[in-house]
Amino acid sequence: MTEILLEARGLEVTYGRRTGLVNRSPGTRVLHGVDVTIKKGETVGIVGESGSGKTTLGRALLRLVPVSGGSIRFAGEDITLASPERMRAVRRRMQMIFQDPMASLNPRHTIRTILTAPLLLHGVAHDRRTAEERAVATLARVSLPEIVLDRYPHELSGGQRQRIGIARAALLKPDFVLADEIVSGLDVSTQAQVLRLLKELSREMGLSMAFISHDLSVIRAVCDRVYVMRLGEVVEEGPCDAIFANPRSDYTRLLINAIPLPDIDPDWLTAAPVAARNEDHAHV
Ligand SMILES: Nc1ncnc2c1ncn2[C@@H]1O[C@H](COP(=O)(O)OP(=O)(O)OP(=O)(O)O)[C@@H](O)[C@H]1O
Repeated sequence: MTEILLEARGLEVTYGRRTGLVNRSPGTRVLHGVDVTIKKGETVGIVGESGSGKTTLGRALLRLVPVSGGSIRFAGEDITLASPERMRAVRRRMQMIFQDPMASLNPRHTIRTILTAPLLLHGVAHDRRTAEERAVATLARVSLPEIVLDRYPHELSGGQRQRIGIARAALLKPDFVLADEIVSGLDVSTQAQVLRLLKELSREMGLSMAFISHDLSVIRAVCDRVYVMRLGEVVEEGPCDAIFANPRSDYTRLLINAIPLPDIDPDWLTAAPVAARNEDHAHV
């Protein structure tokens, strides 16, 4: 049986809760007892309409938003109440790729700093030279040339920026990556390249991933299993193929019918290597 990497039980998140004597507020609960299990090497999709709680769930799994109920276990450790110091160590193994790399990559830093700083910060590399060697190797792995190191985020194309987002997450050799709507700002062919790269990396590194998207064609292209969310609850969960072929809930059926599916052809993702297709270099 494949080992479980990340497990949440009865997860609750309440925004705006204040417990002060003067300024009290019960807040608004937006996650209502969610159970999620992610095995080693598995890519799990989280799908649902806008406001259903996908991002909140993803962030709660990484303890990036305060959890008001339930528990989270990561790599056998209960991290529900882990101290900030402990979480800093755990986070090296849990990385996140954001929707908008323009917002998540510091615009005043070169790609060199963006990629080497986390290696030095987490003590993965002990000196600049080692950090830079590792950054260059990771750049090559995401099919970007070394000259990108001296560029700023705004000097790259959207697809290149998202490759940097992936490189930054992969650098620290994490066990788990949360990818939140990472291709929604890209055109369809760039989306397919980025997804293919992520799929290759997850296979090579034995990564577990949670892949948040409102786009079911993206989920179908990359995920093994899917959780369907509505109003802060999981309404359906199961293997991707089964959910698409035979959705149990009306809500999932509506989501499937509402979204044009053929956008990303799953065969495209298993065709020629990304490097052979990557014409992005022309912009560098
Ligand atoms: N920081 C916050 N403070 C208060 N309420 C919030 C906060 N972040 C999200 N919410 C609310 O929590 C609910 C779930 O939001 P969340 O962003 O998790 O949904 P989502 O499914 O990811 O939506 P989208 O697809 O639009 O990004 C929404 O009702 C939202 O308004």
